[in-house]
This record gives sequence, structure tokens and C-alpha cells, in this order.
Amino acid sequence: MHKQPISCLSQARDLSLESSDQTKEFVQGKPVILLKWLGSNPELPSILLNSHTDVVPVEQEKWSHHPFGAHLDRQGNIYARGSQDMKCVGMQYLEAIRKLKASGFEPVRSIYLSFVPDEEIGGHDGAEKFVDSDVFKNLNVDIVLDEGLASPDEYYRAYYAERCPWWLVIKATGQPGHGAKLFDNTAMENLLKSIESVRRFRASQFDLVKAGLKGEGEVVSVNMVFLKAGTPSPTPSEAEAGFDIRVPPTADPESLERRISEEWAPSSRNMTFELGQFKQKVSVHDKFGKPVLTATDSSNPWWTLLEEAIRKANGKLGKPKIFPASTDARYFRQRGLPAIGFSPMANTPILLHDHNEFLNKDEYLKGIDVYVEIIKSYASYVEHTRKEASRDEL
Ligand SMILES: CSCC[C@H](NC(C)=O)C(=O)O
Ligand SMILES: [Zn+2]
Ligand SMILES: [Zn+2]
Repeated sequence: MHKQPISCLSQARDLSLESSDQTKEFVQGKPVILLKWLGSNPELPSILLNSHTDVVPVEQEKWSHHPFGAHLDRQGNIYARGSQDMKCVGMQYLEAIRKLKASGFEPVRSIYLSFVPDEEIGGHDGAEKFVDSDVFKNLNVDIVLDEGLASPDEYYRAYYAERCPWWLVIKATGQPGHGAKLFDNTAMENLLKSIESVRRFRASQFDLVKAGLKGEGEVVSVNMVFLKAGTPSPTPSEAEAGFDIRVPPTADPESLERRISEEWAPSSRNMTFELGQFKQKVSVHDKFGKPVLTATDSSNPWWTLLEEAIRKANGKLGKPKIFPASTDARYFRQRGLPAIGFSPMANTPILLHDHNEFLNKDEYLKGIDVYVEIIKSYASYVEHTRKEASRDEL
């Protein structure tokens, strides 16, 4: 994973943000950088602006410009790995603060910026350790902003929840034998029956999205990501397939698990299964099995303030959505904190993790002005809102 935490520190110095005593290595070599803009009433709970410093790898030869060269083309598009996911957001936070400081604005609530590692590989040594720490507890955070997605149309997207990844491997065993012989109960036949069943389920979910009945983040998605089996002859006695499944907080995890064990990997067909990172299946549900969501109605003042701030910056906000993939926001929501996924990139194709990831400079600059309004509004909001749930309650 490519990391650039050092530049955050030089930016912090440049902006006179506090940093030295706040930077923590919960895991050696994986720093969490914390910057602080002290509010005039530090007793009030704070605002946390989170971003991750790691990016996914690149296949350099498939890019039209060097993926780490930040090439600016004639249309004003900046090509770089992380230009959407999510160096843009981390820098926009800092640039918005630069503008606010230059304008003489003084926050009432303290504002923290966290730059965390490892989001792309699950956040276990990054946001998860940070959120579990006393350092985080002492920040007394009231609201978290984290990453969202680009939007190909003129409406910004904001996310109030996310789906949970289940990495599934199903294994089939069966009768080995001569490759020229037709016989029942081979590992391949057993596995293929399961794959057919998974595909029917996948189509049923995808049809709901295609028909406009459900959003992308509201269905269970399943993609087969690998197949591993045998040699040309004899007929192999073992075969396996891996799936990337994404489960929305509104789905019933128990019934999906039943489907896996009864339809996709039934022992009656000599099949077994493993759910990797299985622990994560609870991360979008609380301990009572209730979905972990951030409210997007008048019960959540931070949502209303976000809407108003975007409007004030002449931006348009679409209907709140469930994030289709996985972000660090789930760790904050699990602690009972409201967390909104938001990356101000309208009129932009969704290119995170793709070749030729880019962001247009005008969108980038507009996003800074959107954050100026959001930070101004959040840091001036003095009503008491909610407290972090204590660890014992979770
Ligand atoms: C669970 S770790 C992987 C995290 C990654 N996040 C995004 C935003 O792509 C994903 O959902 O695949
Ligand atoms: Zn990201
Ligand atoms: Zn990513």
C-alpha cells in the first residue's frame, strides 16, 4: 500500500495545526496522524474529518499517465491513484481549513483531522485500533465525516450506512475417476450446481437494481472472484470457488447464512464453506442484530447542517444512500457515532480502484468550498447533540 502520511504533517505545520503529541502508531510503521484546530469552547464535543492515506495498487502499464505523477491534462483532469480515493478529500479538508483561517474564522468546537492507514485492507491496524483507543475517546467526537463516492451527475452523493463484505469460499469434494466417463457426484458437478444457484440469486438481486426498485447498496451482491480445481485427468476429487459478497445492513444475515449452508454449499452434495473475515458480518449490525445506520432526518442535526452547507456552497445533494462497498465509517458507526460518507465529486465518473483514476481540478476546487461551508457550520453548532456510547454498552 502506498502511504504519504509525512505530507500531512508538513501541511499541519504550515496551517499551525497541533500535531506532535497526537500522532500514534497503534501498529508499528502504520501511523495514524491526528491534527487539531482548537475550538473556542473545547468542552463541546468535537468534529472529526477522517481520511485514509493508503491507496490500492496500480497496473502502471494500463494507465495513460504515470499513476503517481498527478498529471494535469488540457481538460483540467488530474490523473493519479488516490485522486478520488481519497487523497482528494484529505487535501480538501486541509485547504478548506487554510481558507477558513485566512478569512479569520474561529471554530467553537474543536476540529480533528485523522489520516489513517490500511482502509483498503480492512482498517484493522488503522481506523479500528484508533476507534478502540483512549486517544479517540479523549477526542470526545460528536460527528465523523469520511469518504463517499464520485457522482457522474450533478448531485453529490452522501452515505449513511454501508454494506458488509463476506468473503465466501465453497469447497466441493466428489468421486474421482476417468475423464472420459460420465458419472454422478463429481466435485466439479457438485460445485457447478452451487455456482448455478449463486448465479440465480445474483440475477434476482441485480434485477431489483436494474428495475430501479432498489439502490446498489440495498441488495446483496455476489461476484465469483476465483475458481480452483484439478488437472485435465483424472476427474478431480476437489474443487472450490471464491465469492465476494456484500450484505446490506437491512438484510437478514442469518437467512443468508442459511442459504449458503443449505443451497450453495449443502453437505448433502459433499460441500463445505468458509466465510473469511466472518467477524465483520456484525460490523453493520449492532449486538442486537439491529442495522447500524446514521439518521438522515431531522433527528440528526448533522445531516440537516450538511444539506444546508452544500446548498450554501451552490452544490446539489442527491438522496442519501447505502455505500455499496466498505469504508472506515463502519467503525465509528459501531461506536454509536453518526458518520456520513461524503466526497464532493459531482460530474465525475466513478473511477476508484480503476485504471486512469482522475478528478477534474474544478471539481476538486469546488469541493474545497463545500467543505468550507460544512466545517464552518459544524464547528459553529453549539447545541448539545449525542455522546459516544461507552465501550461497555457495545
Ligand atoms: C473490507 S476491506 C476493503 C475495502 C474496500 N473499500 C472500498 C471503498 O472499495 C472494499 O469494499 O472492497
Ligand atoms: Zn477509500
Ligand atoms: Zn478504496
